[in-house]
Amino acid sequence: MATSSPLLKKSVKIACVQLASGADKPANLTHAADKVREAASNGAQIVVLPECFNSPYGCDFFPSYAEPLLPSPPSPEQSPSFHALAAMARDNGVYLVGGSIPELVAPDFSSSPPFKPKYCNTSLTFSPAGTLLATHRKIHLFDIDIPGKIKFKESDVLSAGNDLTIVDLAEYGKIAVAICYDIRFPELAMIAARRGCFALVYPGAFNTTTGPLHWRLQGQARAMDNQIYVALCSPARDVKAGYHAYGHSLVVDPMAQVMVEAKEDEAIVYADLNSAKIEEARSGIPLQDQRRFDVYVDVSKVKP
Ligand SMILES: NC(=O)CCC(=O)C(=O)O
Repeated sequence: MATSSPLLKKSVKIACVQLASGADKPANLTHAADKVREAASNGAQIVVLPECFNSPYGCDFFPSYAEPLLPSPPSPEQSPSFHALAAMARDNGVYLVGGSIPELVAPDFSSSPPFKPKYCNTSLTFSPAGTLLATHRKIHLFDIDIPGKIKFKESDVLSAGNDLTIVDLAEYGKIAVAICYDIRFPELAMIAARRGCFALVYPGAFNTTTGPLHWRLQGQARAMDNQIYVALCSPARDVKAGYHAYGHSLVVDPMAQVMVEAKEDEAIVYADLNSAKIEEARSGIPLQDQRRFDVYVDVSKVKP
């Protein structure tokens, strides 16, 4: 087997901040900043926040909490969350996967009127210098209907993103960022892994119906199939909110073992990621040398 450079160039500590957020956006931003500081002071070099960390999660809330993000940089008045996240990364010298926030997308003025505002569920990743490294717009919108349990239709309000997001964390290597329901589509994970990512990072907000069934399983499945790390970061559960997030933020290793998992309350979970674990998984079970692209398509080659 040809030797190749490691996917993870040096060991790194990741922290998932299972944040308790409420309706007050400035308070949510301040609280997130406190928790990112806490994670960094405990040695985390990559910090992850949950989906919709600056607002309650729900279709009724997306438009009123939305901020314009692109073309960047927006002004602090237009996009307080963008600037708060940049400062959290810079002040603590960490890579920050800034959960997600509702984004107000500028209308396409080249189309015909009326120009309707468009909203996306968008994740921003910042470097330790506070520079924006990547923007991921949730590709698969959360539209489900389980009678008597949960009905949710993000597509009533949100538009989907169209791009896979791979972020180069210079000294460590590459990660993929996707949001919550995106995890149910293994193609994304497969493509990212085959393009050299050492971890898949999903800010998410599963619910109390599908969470107990699928949250951990999805994390383990993506890790097992791709033999890399997976981190899932949820909001803390708030039983007074309209949407009850499952919680249980976790990190899974390349052999699909759960390294650490929160309960439902606010918490920060930490995991040390190293290259040896990826190599051990891949040399013991060498899937990468056994794929049969003469029988089926290599999805990582399909779209640039
Ligand atoms: N916010 C989401 O995308 C929720 C996804 C979810 O709960 C699921 O079951 O999938």
